[in-house]
Amino acid sequence: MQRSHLAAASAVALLALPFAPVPDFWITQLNYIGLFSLVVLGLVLLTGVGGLTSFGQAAFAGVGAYATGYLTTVMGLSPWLGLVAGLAITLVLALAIGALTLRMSGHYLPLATICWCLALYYLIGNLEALGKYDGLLGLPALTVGDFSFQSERRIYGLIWVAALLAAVGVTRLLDSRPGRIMRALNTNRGGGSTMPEAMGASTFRHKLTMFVVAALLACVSGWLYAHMQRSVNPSPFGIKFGIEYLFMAVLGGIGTVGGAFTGAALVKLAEDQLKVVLPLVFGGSGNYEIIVFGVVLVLVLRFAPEGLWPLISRLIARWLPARGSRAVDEHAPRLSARSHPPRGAALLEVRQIRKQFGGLTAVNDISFSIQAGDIVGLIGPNGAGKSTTFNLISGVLPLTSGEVRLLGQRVDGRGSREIARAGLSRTFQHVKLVPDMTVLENVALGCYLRTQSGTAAAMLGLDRAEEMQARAEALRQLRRIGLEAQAHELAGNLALGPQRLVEIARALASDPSLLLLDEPAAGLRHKEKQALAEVLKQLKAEGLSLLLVEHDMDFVMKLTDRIVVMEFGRWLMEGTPAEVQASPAVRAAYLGADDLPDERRAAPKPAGISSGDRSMDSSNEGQA
Ligand SMILES: Nc1ncnc2c1ncn2[C@@H]1O[C@H](COP(=O)(O)OP(=O)(O)OP(=O)(O)O)[C@@H](O)[C@H]1O
Repeated sequence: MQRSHLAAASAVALLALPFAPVPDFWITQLNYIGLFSLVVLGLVLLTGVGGLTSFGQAAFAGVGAYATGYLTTVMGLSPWLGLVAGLAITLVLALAIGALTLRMSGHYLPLATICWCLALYYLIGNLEALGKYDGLLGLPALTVGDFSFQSERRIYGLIWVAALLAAVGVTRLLDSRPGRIMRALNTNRGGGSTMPEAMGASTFRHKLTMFVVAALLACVSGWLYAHMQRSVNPSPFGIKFGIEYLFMAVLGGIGTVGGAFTGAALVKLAEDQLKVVLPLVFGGSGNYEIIVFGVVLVLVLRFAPEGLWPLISRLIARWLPARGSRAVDEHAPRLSARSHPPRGAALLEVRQIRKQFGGLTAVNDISFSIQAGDIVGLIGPNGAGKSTTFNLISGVLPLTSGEVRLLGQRVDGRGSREIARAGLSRTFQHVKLVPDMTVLENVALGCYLRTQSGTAAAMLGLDRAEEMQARAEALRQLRRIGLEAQAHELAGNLALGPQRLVEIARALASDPSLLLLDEPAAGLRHKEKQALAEVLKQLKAEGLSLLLVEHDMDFVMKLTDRIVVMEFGRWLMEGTPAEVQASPAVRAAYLGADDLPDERRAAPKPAGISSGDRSMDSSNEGQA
């Protein structure tokens, strides 16, 4: 038996429960747990995966409940129309609120979610048409044909089908094209927007999608709640519940689907017990359970910050094997490839590019070009402006002036997403892999622009054929760089050398016309550098065009056809490795020289560069 079988058996047992002679109280409790889980699943996606903290999910549940409440009691319409209306209003609201708040960072977003949760609560509590704080009474039971879900045992099936379908949908989403981007966004786990944008994905769009999906799940929960209670009032949709949902997610395991159910169950069951026990202990009535929850939350954050589900999951893993890594069908049809320019054709033209940071000119009218099939190195001492030039070409920074053309097309002024679309792919000086994704999944991220499936297709499982193609492509690229054997390992478990190779495979998966490598040898040990050099030599032999920013001279000298040297933001020279090596100006730039002008001699020698480690003399190979 595997874990997936256990999950399926648990789901069947759960759905069969109302047919067993269990007490009604159990059913009531499980109904609430199912309803809470629906909301918390949204938080798993939004907060756990995407790193976007929201205290406002209860308000979206309120929209679902009040939309159906108003349409069914005041207008006499069907509850199913109430669901459609609720989803439509939630969609519009989530798009509007998300567009306004999701560009905020740090503590501003959680504060904004508190604000709109409070605003919505007081709005529904003050509207005459919605019954003010008394709410609306007499909602009809849900019906399908002649079958009515009027009893708690009956609506139980509906609630749990919705919760389990949502769990399947979110699980599928996380294992898909948009899901990989969403998992790469979480700044709390070292992610961010730079890498996904460089892969061609709109990070804002993915954040908005997570926000909308989470809001729609909360809306469905509110709709079911309203027809279970047959009445609605504002109290379950206020900020207290917004905080409680977040508490459930954190307690259960905020980044995991299992955590949503664990957290919802624990909080609901504990709350009921504490409501009975605590007044006996403290005497008199009161909301003492809130105090206990506060203490428990602090303890969980201190001693099990990932929540309880990962602990439970590890226990289960002891006696049940984990799900095997999904097989990769290598015979899946290949993803579409772009047509690359013939060897020698103009590929990249950099004309007089300049970047000023206030009074500092970091890049001062630099020009150079790359033809298809060229391997060009960009070198210079620390602070010469190499990384800034790299960022100007790849669209991470806007130019102050100048022009960049890729395949004849002007790309300056465009963001890195559009430049990636035009055929440029890159790696990062500080490796940007998603550590809790497998090596294969990380490389599949690079296929983003070559695939199309969106969120709905992923949640419905309609993207599987394309996923197979993306995975097969990722495996091919891993084989190309010699890391096929590590395909199913977690990327975070690899050493720096293989991680840099995985970044190259990810960039190759986008089928680029030009590959930009940002200090690929930085921090690598001798053997890792050799392995990297072998891979780059092979790519060079395959005719790939490369621009390499690198400190390690030996590495650059042996790989490149031409080298552009920068110093103090200016173009110093361009030539073959031999010409650069022989140039006194370059030697002076790196090592200092007796005949340097006074102001240059006065400048501190760039850190880490000495004749012993970053020498221009290639006989020092392996010392760097
Ligand atoms: N965002 C920024 N704001 C202000 N100054 C910056 C910024 N980025 C870079 N600089 C400055 O621009 C100059 C060039 O920096 P850059 O990082 O491009 O050099 P580099 O050649 O890549 O150096 P290194 O080899 O140390 O990475 C430096 O003086 C740096 O301090």
